[in-house]
Amino acid sequence: MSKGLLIILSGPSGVGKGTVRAKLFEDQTLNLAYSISMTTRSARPGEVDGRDYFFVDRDTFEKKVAEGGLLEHAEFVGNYYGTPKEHVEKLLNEGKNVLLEIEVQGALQVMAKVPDALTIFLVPPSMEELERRIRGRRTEAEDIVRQRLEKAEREIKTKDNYKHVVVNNTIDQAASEIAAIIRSAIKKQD
Ligand SMILES: Nc1ncnc2c1ncn2[C@@H]1O[C@H](COP(=O)(O)OP(=O)(O)OP(=O)(O)O)[C@@H](O)[C@H]1O
Ligand SMILES: Nc1nc2c(ncn2[C@@H]2O[C@H](COP(=O)(O)O)[C@@H](O)[C@H]2O)c(=O)[nH]1
Repeated sequence: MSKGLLIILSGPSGVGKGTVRAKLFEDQTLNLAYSISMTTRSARPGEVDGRDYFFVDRDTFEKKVAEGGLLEHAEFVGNYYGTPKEHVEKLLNEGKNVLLEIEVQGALQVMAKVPDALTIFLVPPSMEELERRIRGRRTEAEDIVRQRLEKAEREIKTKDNYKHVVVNNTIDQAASEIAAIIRSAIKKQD
C-alpha cells in the first residue's frame, strides 16, 4: 500500500478552514483523515476533547514537546497548539491522506520537514469579510478577536510560501477547488 499524502490547510483565524474542511470530509473518495491537534486553549461550548482537539494544560504540552512527540508546534494568541506526530505517521502509513489544519508558524515547520507536503492557504475575499466571519462566530472575547485580526494581516503576507492559494468566497466553491487540488496531487503521487 502506498503512503498517504500530507496536506496542510492554513490561513488566518476565522477564514473558514474548519468549515471548508467539514465539507471536504463529506467526500469519501478523497480518503481523508484529520489530524487532531493538542492545545492549551480552553474548549469552546460544543467542542469535544479527543474529537476537536486534545485539550491539555501547559505542563502536559511542554512535556510532549520535550519528548519530541509533536511534528510542529506554535504559540498562537496566548495558547499552544501542536500536531501529535505518532498519529499522523500511523495514518499516512495506512494510506490515508492526512489533513493538518494549522496556523502559519507550524505550517512553515512542516514544510521544512516534509517538502512534499501539499500546502494550501485559504484567504478571505476581503479583510472586512474576515472580520465579519470571526466576529459572527462569537467564540472569542473582543481583545482576542483584535489580536487574531492583527495576526491575520501578517499571516496573509506569508501566502506565497504555499503551493496553492484558494479564496474562500463560498464554502462549496472553496471545498470544490481544494478537492480538485488534492485529486491532482494524488494522481501525481501514483
Ligand atoms: N465561505 C463562507 N462564507 C460565509 N461564512 C463562512 C464561510 N466559510 C466559513 N464561514 C463562517 O466563518 C466563521 C469562521 O469559520 P471557521 O470557524 O471555519 O474558521 P477557521 O478558519 O477554522 O477559524 P480558526 O482558525 O479560528 O479555527 C464561521 O462562523 C463559519 O460559519
Ligand atoms: N501550529 C498549529 N496551529 C494549529 C494547530 N491546531 C490548530 N491550529 C491553528 O490555531 C489557530 C487558532 O485555532 P482556534 O481553534 O483556537 O481558533 C487556527 O489558525 C488553527 O488552525 C496545530 O496543531 N498546530
